[in-house]
Amino acid sequence: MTLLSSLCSCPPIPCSWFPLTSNTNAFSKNLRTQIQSSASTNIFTQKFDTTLLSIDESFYEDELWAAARLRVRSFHQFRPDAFGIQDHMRYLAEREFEALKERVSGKRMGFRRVSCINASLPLSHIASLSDDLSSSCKFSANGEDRIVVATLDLNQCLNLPDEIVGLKPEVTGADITRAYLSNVCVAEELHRNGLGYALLEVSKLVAYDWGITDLYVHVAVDNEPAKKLYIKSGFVYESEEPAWQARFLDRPRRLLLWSGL
Ligand SMILES: CC(=O)SCCNC(=O)CCNC(=O)[C@H](O)C(C)(C)COP(=O)(O)OP(=O)(O)OC[C@H]1O[C@@H](n2cnc3c(N)ncnc32)[C@H](O)[C@@H]1OP(=O)(O)O
Repeated sequence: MTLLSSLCSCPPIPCSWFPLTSNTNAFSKNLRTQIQSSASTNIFTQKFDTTLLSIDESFYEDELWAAARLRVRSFHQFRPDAFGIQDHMRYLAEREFEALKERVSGKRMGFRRVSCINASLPLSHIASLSDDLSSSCKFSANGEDRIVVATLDLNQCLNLPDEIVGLKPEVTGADITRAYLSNVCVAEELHRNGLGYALLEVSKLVAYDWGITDLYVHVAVDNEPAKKLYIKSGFVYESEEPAWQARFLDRPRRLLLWSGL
């Protein structure tokens, strides 16, 4: 309901959601229905199209590229007139793409399963909004040009490298029912339209479907928009990075937020 009220002044965004994962059997039969009904009741007027994809097919690499480019756009600040900026952005996107492909294909040590969850819109919905977004985050699916407008990773693992470790649930056996969200971002042109909320909601459904009981997210102490988004989405404070560690890693200090599923 909060979602509906936050969107009253904005046109509904009819997105599609594409969880990309290493294992096409990673999602239960009910998941598609759950995502569709949660989306249509809470946020969007049109039905979602949810596709459960295998990364083995090179076809989907196009969408991972688009997600990688959206992440570079969202997590780095560039001066458009800086020398060599296009080359630098391409280099960062290539690095993110290779790392993302490795994670979702299940090759990364210590990760039980990783899914890249994207929201996308048809190119025709975005073209008039931003040339840069249209050209940098475009991919083709079933003969249609689409734009990745929001993305994140859902990581089923005990901990993420260089990050504070969640304490729940206590690990008693081989089962990992803990997961972390990472690389959460929404295209700047579409901020404050409820896409962040929707992305977290879909991620919770996928995590629940995997049997995750405890979902975590790390957020920089000075990232007010993201902190508010997580807290309004039901995450609560669990712990924080010591100042010395943040200094050592040369980055803003992180908070660790938890949500039970
Ligand atoms: C684990 C990690 O990855 S942490 C990194 C998080 N990502 C980033 O910092 C990347 C850059 N930022 C973004 O991509 C976006 O700003 C996000 C993902 C944080 C939010 O996405 P949006 O689609 O704009 O969020 P959405 O519209 O769903 O808003 C949800 C709530 O977040 C909060 N919020 C979002 N943006 C802002 C803002 N600029 N200022 C204050 N609060 C904000 C609000 O509380 C909002 O709810 P309300 O509108 O009911 O008050």
